[in-house]
Amino acid sequence: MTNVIDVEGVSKTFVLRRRAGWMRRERVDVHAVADLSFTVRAGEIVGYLGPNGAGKSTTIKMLVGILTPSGGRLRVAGLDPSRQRLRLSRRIGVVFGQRSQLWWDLPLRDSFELIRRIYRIPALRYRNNLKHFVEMLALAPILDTPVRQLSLGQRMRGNITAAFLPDPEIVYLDEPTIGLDVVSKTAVRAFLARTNREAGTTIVLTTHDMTDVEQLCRRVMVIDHGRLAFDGELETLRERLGGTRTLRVDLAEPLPAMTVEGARVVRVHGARQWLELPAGGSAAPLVSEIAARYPLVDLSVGEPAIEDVIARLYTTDRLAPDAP
Ligand SMILES: Nc1ncnc2c1ncn2[C@@H]1O[C@H](COP(=O)(O)OP(=O)(O)OP(=O)(O)O)[C@@H](O)[C@H]1O
Repeated sequence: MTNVIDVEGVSKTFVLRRRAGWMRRERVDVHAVADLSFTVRAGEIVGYLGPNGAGKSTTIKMLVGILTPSGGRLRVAGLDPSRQRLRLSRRIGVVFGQRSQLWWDLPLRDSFELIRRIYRIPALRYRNNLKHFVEMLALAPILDTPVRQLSLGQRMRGNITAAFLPDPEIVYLDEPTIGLDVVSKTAVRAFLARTNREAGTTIVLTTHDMTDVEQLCRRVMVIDHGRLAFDGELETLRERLGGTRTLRVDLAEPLPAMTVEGARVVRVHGARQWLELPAGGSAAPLVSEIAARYPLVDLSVGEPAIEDVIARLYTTDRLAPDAP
């Protein structure tokens, strides 16, 4: 598959002038993004994660063409975003917090109609897309409501529809589920997964919601202090940083703590015992050993929560030495 995003040694430095005493100002360089390199292939969904101020928005703004990099090379859909921003804008969709493509005073339906004209979406395609999106995002009851009267979740669903209506090749979404109720969150995630699968839309998602990440992104990139701290499969991240997994074992009768290789019992309650084992690698040998030596009735393996994994990544630099 071809790369739709190509980022090579890109940096962005903001120069600030700060007052330093009476009549004097000093120059402060903020390295928002430093020597960033990655590629995204057509049809991928990538989670772009990082703590506040890590450089996520700055990266996306450069990919969209709103900001010009201070150094490095950037290609999106074969174009140079800051130089060919207008041409690029026809091929990408953006769902970004404050920026909305919807007209505040118009009903949703009219905003969509205007987008159809601006993007010159062929009538049949527009009708099909709209029908599909209205269904998946449950927009029917609010199509005739002015945007200003919509709730946060309704407006987000409207924004997402607006971004996807022209069938863009790439869509950037910034916190698409923040502040939404459970029903809206589920609808938004299902919509993104399905559109990616069926239309092959490339999706770059920044979010602090780990359920978004777990349900949508096989690949995650983690940025910290403007640098890529991790780029790979979510599972790899979990294995490297996950610490421990828990194995819950139900035996036929209460027994003293089991002794098995590669794990240790951390709790015993009646016939149930909990073992802790390293997150990476297979639990199969351990399970066979238990089954062979103890009256095993049932067991379940608990994976480390991805929240914990990412939190550890932000608070330690354990990945730094062998980050790609
Ligand atoms: N226009 C600007 N002028 C000066 N500094 C800026 C500007 N925009 C961003 N920065 C700084 O660059 C760094 C990266 O900011 P950025 O907004 O990209 O982070 P972020 O990862 O998107 O954070 P958040 O999760 O809070 O949205 C921060 O230190 C921020 O203060």
